[in-house]
Formats: sequence, C-alpha cells, structure tokens
Amino acid sequence: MDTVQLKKEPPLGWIYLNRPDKRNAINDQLIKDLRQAVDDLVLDDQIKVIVITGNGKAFCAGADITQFKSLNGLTAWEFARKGRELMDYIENIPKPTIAMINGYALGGGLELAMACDIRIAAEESQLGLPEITLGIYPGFGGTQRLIRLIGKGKAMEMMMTGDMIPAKEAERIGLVNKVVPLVDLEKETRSLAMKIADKSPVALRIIKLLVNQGLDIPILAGLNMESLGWGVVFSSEEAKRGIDAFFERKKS
Ligand SMILES: CC(C)(COP(=O)(O)OP(=O)(O)OC[C@H]1O[C@@H](n2cnc3c(N)ncnc32)[C@H](O)[C@@H]1OP(=O)(O)O)[C@@H](O)C(=O)NCCC(=O)NCCSC(=O)CCO
Repeated sequence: MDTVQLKKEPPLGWIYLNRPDKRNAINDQLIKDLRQAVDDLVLDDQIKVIVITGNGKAFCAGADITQFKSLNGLTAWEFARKGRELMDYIENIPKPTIAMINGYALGGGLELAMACDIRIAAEESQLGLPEITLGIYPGFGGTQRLIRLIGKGKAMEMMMTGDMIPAKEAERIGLVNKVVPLVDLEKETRSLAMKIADKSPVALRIIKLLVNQGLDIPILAGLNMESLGWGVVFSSEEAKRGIDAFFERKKS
C-alpha cells in the first residue's frame, strides 16, 4: 500500500494518506489502498477507533486533477462512483472514525473528512470544496453530506464560491468538532479517540447506525429503531458491567 500507511496501536488504528508531494490527492490507487487499510482495521478486533490523517502539509487536496484530463463522460462517472462508494463505506463501518485534519482538506479531501464521524482540525488548516473553480462540482458525496452538516445556506455558499474557510470558521459553522494548535493535534486526537475506545463497542455501533440512518428516514422509524436497539445493547456484556458498576459505586 504505497499511497496509504497503516499503524496499529491498539485500541487505536491510524491511517496516513501518503502522497505528501501531491498533497495526498486521491487517485485510483489511493482509493484501493484506503479501502484495504480501512478493511484491515475493521476486521481487527483489537482496534476500537480509527483515525485518518495525511502525511505532510495537507490532510488531502481532493481528487487527483491530473487524472481528469483523460476522463470522458463514462470514466468520470465511474471515478466519481468509486470515490463516493469509498466515502459511503467509511461512513458506515461499525467502528468510530476521526478525521485528524492537519492542513488543507479540499474537495474529495473534505468529502473524506465529512464521511468520518468526528473531525478535529489544526488551527492552520483550510477547508473547502473548490470543485466549482474547475468547472465541476463535488462528486464524492460532498453535495449531500455538507448540507446535512452545516445546513443549506452555508453549504450553497461554500460550493458555489469554492472559497476555502479557516479551521476556526469551520468550527463555528459545525463543519469541524474542535480546533487545536498543530502541535497539539495528535495529542488531542489521541485523547478523544481513547475516551471513545473505552466505551461499549456495541453501543457505539448502534449509535452510528441510528444517527447515519436517522437522517434519512421518517422520525417514527428512527425512534422505533432506537427502541429496538435497546434490546440489543441491554444484552451486551458492557451494559451488564456498566450498570453493575453504578451500583458498586453507590455501595462504596
Ligand atoms: C492544496 C493546495 C492549496 C496546496 O497548495 P501548496 O501547498 O502551495 O502546494 P502546491 O505547490 O499547489 O501543490 C503541491 C503539489 O501537489 C499537487 N496537487 C495539489 N493538489 C492536487 C490535486 N487535487 N490533484 C493533483 N495534484 C495536486 C500540485 O500540482 C503540486 O504538484 P507538482 O508536481 O509539485 O507541481 C493547491 O495545490 C490546490 O489548490 N490544489 C487543488 C485543490 C482542488 O482543486 N481540489 C479539488 C479537486 S476535484 C475533487 O476533489 C473532486 C471530488 O469531489
């Protein structure tokens, strides 16, 4: 996997996009390698939380524009489908994901970050969907995920102007969860990831399913899924331990 590096540090799994001299631009090979890396971490029972970040100056500058010259209608459609399916897959894996944004997160790079559950960004980062400046528009799920994260008005502005916004502004509009100085980025991400890794994997998995599906189904269906999920979460070992621990604390 040349374009992606994988580091296992149980309970955390780290994925580094690794084309730093091309600002980690997403080409066909990176799509394959990233899928393989995520699969590896999903199948490893010791890994509880997955962090995705970029090597070098950028998180990811989006789809590899050098590939665009050779695309025709059909191959462009296929490239967009492959990229979008990867983002859909990442969004729906059964483990929590954090995008650790260490610099530019543009186009497909921001679309990748939006497919993760939580985003932490370095103060110096710039985020945007600049596809319109190329005469195209976001094709890896950005048109749909951005409106769900920040609402229609701001999403329209970002997509129609192609302007980049600084991390602090991204935090203000709800596009990133937290902004920290670059020197603290890894420490803060690790601390958040460890806090989540300590929680019940069954409950985390059901939360992901409920939240991701809940945005797209009638509220009553979502509420019924939530109730049904209680049947599953209550039969887990973690729930038994967590509830017993509450009563133990009361005794002491
Ligand atoms: C990301 C930017 C702002 C980085 O600027 P900077 O750090 O100053 O570095 P550069 O010299 O511009 O770039 C270094 C090197 O990387 C190549 N590169 C950067 N981005 C891409 C890319 N998306 N595809 C291919 N190659 C890229 C750049 O050409 C340089 O290569 P050399 O061989 O050294 O010349 C800036 O680079 C930038 O604005 N990039 C484009 C961002 C963009 O438009 N993204 C949207 C792509 S379309 C998309 O994602 C579709 C999916 O929805």
